[in-house]
Amino acid sequence: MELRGLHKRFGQKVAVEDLSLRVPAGSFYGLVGPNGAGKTTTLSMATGLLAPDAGQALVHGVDVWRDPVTAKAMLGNLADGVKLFDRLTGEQLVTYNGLLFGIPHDEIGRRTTDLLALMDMTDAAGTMVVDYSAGMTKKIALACALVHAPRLLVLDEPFESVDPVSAANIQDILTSYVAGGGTVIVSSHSMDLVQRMCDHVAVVAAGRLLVAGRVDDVRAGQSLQDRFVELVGGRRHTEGPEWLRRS
Ligand SMILES: Nc1ncnc2c1ncn2[C@@H]1O[C@H](COP(=O)(O)OP(=O)(O)OP(=O)(O)O)[C@@H](O)[C@H]1O
Repeated sequence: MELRGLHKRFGQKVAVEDLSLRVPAGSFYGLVGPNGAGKTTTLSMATGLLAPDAGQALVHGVDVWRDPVTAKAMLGNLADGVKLFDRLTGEQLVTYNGLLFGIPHDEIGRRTTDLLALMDMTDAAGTMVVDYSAGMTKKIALACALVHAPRLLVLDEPFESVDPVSAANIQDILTSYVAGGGTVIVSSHSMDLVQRMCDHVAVVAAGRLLVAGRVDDVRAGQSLQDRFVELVGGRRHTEGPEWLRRS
């Protein structure tokens, strides 16, 4: 995936400013940044969910905004805060997503069964998504993103609210997906996870790209956590207000 000069403004607020990034095919790419840095806005523009004010997003050379049907066929997207059709059961929702991509019905059935098992969701297959917990909702959305076997996965905070066992299983799935030639872009607040899982990382703050490259080059001998704090600043080393320490 290549992002060229992406720009987005909400009223007076510049959420993303002239952001360019090249994600090599076959890489496991982390996108990190403080709250409000512009990660979700960037990924939404990159995946065809939010129109950029300027710039381009290309998936394997196809412009996401000029040729969305071709680009989206190659793209699996787990977006943050997008409403699902939650009156469907988990099984129906994954099936529906498979149908949207024109996969034959028998094949969708097989893939849905596999994905529900991978997500440890087989027992909840017949439950409506509206009745799922936050973590279960995240996992079924991830299953929907995978059902058409995309070449590129864009995952906004995929591990948020997900239990540790499911998170480890999802990490294994993503690692073998990359080993098989797929590309993953994942936004996360967990530096530890990004350092362990990703081979590349980009750090954004206040809508701008601060640094991008191989994880080992970016962290330059430090932990990614320490390097991140050094890059974005804002660490206060404070004991908090006096009234709170006395309570
Ligand atoms: N629809 C919107 N309308 C107005 N402002 C918005 C909108 N979406 C995002 N913003 C603003 O754009 C900036 C970037 O937000 P964004 O959600 O992309 O950040 P983020 O890096 O994903 O944050 P977090 O880590 O907290 O999820 C923030 O200042 C946010 O308030």
